Amino acid sequence: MAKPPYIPPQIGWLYDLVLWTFSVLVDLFFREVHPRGSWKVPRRGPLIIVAAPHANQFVDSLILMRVVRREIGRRISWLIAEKSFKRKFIGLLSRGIGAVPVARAMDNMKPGTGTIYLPDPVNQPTLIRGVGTKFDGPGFEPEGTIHLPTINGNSYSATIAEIKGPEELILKKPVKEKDALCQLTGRADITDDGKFTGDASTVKSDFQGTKFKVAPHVDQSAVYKAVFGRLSHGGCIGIFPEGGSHDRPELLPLKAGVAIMALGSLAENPDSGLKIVPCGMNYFHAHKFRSRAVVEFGNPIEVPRDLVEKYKRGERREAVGELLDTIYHALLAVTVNGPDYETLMAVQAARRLYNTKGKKLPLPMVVELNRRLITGYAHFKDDPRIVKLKKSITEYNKQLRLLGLRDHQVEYARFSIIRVVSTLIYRFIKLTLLAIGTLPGLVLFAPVFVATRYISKKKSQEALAASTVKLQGRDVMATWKLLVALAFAPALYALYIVIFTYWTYRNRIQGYVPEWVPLWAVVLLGVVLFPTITFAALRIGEIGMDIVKSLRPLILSLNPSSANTLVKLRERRAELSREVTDVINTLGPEVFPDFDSARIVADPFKGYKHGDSDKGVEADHELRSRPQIQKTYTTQEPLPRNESFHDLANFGFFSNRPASRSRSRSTAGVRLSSSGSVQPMTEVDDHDRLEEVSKRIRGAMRERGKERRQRSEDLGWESVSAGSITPSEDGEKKTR
Ligand SMILES: CCCCCCCCCCCCCCCC(=O)SCCNC(=O)CCNC(=O)[C@H](O)C(C)(C)COP(=O)(O)OP(=O)(O)OC[C@H]1O[C@@H](n2cnc3c(N)ncnc32)[C@H](O)[C@@H]1OP(=O)(O)O
Ligand SMILES: O=P(O)(O)OC[C@H](O)CO
Repeated sequence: MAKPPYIPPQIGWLYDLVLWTFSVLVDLFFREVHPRGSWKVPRRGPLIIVAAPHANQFVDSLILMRVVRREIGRRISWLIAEKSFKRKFIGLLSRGIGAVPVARAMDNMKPGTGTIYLPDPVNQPTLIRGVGTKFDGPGFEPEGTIHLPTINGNSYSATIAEIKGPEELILKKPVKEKDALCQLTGRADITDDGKFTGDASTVKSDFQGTKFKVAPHVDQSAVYKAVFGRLSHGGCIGIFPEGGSHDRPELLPLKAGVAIMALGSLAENPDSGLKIVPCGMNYFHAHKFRSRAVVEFGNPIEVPRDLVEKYKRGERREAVGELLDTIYHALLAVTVNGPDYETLMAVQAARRLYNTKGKKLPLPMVVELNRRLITGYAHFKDDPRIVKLKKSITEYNKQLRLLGLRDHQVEYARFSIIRVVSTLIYRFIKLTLLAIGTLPGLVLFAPVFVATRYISKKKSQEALAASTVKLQGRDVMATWKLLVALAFAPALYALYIVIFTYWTYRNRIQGYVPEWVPLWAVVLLGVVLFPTITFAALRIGEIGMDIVKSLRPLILSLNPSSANTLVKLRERRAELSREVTDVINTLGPEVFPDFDSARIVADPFKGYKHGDSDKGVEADHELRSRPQIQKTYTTQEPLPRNESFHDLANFGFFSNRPASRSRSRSTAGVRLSSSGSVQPMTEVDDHDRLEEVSKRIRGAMRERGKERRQRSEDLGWESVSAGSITPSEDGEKKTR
């Protein structure tokens, strides 16, 4: 058995050095990383942060390290796959931040000889038979793992309980999953919940069994010991409980480690005050350069004492299972999980269609609205109205895709020909000017772009081939883009500086550089100039790209036949919008008791108007000042201390959870201090204070609105009634 790797201690300054060095990557790669709810994370005491979905291999941990260090002042001890820990560069960084390596069965899988099948799935669902297998040979042992090939995107693993002979073994748990049963019996007459519709006492007559992989048992005791040690010193453990990165639209089943760590630690030290904080990593195109993310923290979970007692009594499976279930549900509350990609897209579209007045939604609100819609969808997915609506939305999405349009661009169909032509001319001029500004930086950086694209694609294919859970391998792309840029860009820019200096040395850049300028100053100039040009190009290019994306629908509107298609599409959109709003208003209150009071977006067909953000806040305030609504407002979560003013609109009516009984009244409201910081209120029914808070919010929002409009104008965004810069479904800014 291979020796487990050394578990490095966490050294504060080294951790900060690594984080500080790599933080710049987060700023460059993402347009925005928005923390939400970090005020909920305890600043002291033993803590486990459970983060999911793990959609961005090493970038996830970097983002979270940064958010947690900045907002809460804590450092995280990550659980990292031993395979990654053994990699040169990542291993070096992991040691630097004191990560704890864990061996994963999935990284040690080897193909087994022969094939396996389940001879009697109903009466002996744990008995596995082999054909030409050597279960008594190397690699097979009790507690080892048997893994079946991935089918329909699903993978199945089972733990071995006992080896009976070269061709017979017993699993710990009965096989119940449909896909696994199909593979192990060759039968297709199996329902989704694993029941055979025909005679289940036999496998298919000519069935040869399925291929499989096997991995030996991993002894994790050193890992648990290290984790307990850090927790007992009040440390913070970070874990991606899905057990690996993936690019699926839904959470993977959680691994038991997080529950074992919490229960084991509390069994040793019941009064340590250990908390588990769920953290949702919500990306808008995780793998794309300049995309956005919302890192959302949920309420801390305290492990009930009776669960710890249960664990201590030896009822470990039950205790672990119960806690895992709680953690899973806590994660669902901070993440957006769709059953599949198509549903996710349909839900995103429904959100846009519901927000027809174009109110600018802050990013966390977009995430919240998506989450609510998915919850609603899961509840009513078999309702004929929802089935019909989903079909219509999917068709509408398809039509958009065929035309190469975004949903918000359908509005162009309203423009008169004069407006289309003048907008086009204006944007072309603007684009030309921006292109001139971007070009030098773009040319300088182009080799890095090409290399990152090529290598990240290649790496994602490799990761996909080695994985049983990845769909396209997109979860490794951002990591590789960053790693390649990290290695390549400095080398390339050093080369530029050498050329620049040599050119000066040879002929003073065709005589443009005066003789009195020393060569060292030229080197220094290069060091500052080239990265600055590139960075400027990046920022200007971002605006330019938004304009480029806006051109297609304008050009389409010039062609009479496409213009007609656009007009029809716009009518279709309006119709769909009405249908979506209708269905949401009818079914919403059934799932969300606070539906009306917690209205995130004013109903466009019901007279609440959110013309601009200021009005929006006033309307929201009006809603809140009604008695029934005030109740919701005062009993919702307190206003997060760490959220910026444009997110103030998201409290009270933004919360998706009904008032918690267990939450103390003292934290049920918020108070704005004179310095503008937000603190929990002690008296929830204090109307005056609420009024004061509302006034301040309105004032702050007005100021921010002005500021934002000014900034938009400075950046050259055109002003559209509801704010020209609005996050689209993918969180990208869009030009209307
Ligand atoms: C540009 C880039 C810049 C980068 C700059 C930053 C660079 C710096 C990098 C830092 C990077 C950090 C971030 C890395 C992120 C990862 O590397 S993610 C991958 C590694 N992490 C993980 O896997 C964590 C999640 N996994 C777990 O928690 C796993 O449980 C463990 C702890 C690894 C153990 O796994 P395992 O040995 O396979 O055991 P497992 O099957 O989970 O079962 C454990 C026990 O629970 C029981 N059990 C299982 N399921 C259940 C259940 N549902 N109910 C009850 N009991 C259960 C089992 O029966 C078993 O019982 P025993 O047989 O032991 O009695
Ligand atoms: O092999 P992956 O893609 O699950 O990545 C594991 C890494 O340690 C980061 O999660």
